[in-house]
Amino acid sequence: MSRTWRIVVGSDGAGYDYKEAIKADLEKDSRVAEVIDVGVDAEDDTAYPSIAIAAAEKVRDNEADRALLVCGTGLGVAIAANKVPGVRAVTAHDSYSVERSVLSNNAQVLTFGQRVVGLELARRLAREWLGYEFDESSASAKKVAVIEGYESTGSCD
Ligand SMILES: O=C(CO)[C@H](O)COP(=O)(O)O
Repeated sequence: MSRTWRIVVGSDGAGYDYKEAIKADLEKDSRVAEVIDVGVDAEDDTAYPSIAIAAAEKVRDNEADRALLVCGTGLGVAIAANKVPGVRAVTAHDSYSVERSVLSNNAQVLTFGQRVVGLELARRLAREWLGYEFDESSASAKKVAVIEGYESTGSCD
């Protein structure tokens, strides 16, 4: 059996509808062991940085394997999530980038822009995303290690 994922989902108000739709898909997917929703709720106007950082902290703390975040563009939630040490977040609205975000970059966080990408494409991309797993023995691992090294030492050497 392929591995299963614990996934945290989150959005601001501008990404709420997609977050709810993708959350429902994830909850039905046999590759998903757990879905943790960090908000927002329907009437909640919490801004995107707080939600994205709360989600990324769950990845950092190993309470979740991955996060899927949605805002208007996908950009703000990615920027905010990337501020949490150890977290690599990308905005990707095409199939190839979603694949490479995992296989090249070992990104744990995928973000979508509800105002940018169609819902059915976003749902398809989320399904595809679950099928990828980073290979620690791949050539890409050394490159990701440079990022991690810079984060911990402040140097690329
Ligand atoms: O897309 C967003 C941030 O990247 C967010 O949903 C809207 O932010 P705003 O343009 O600052 O309202």
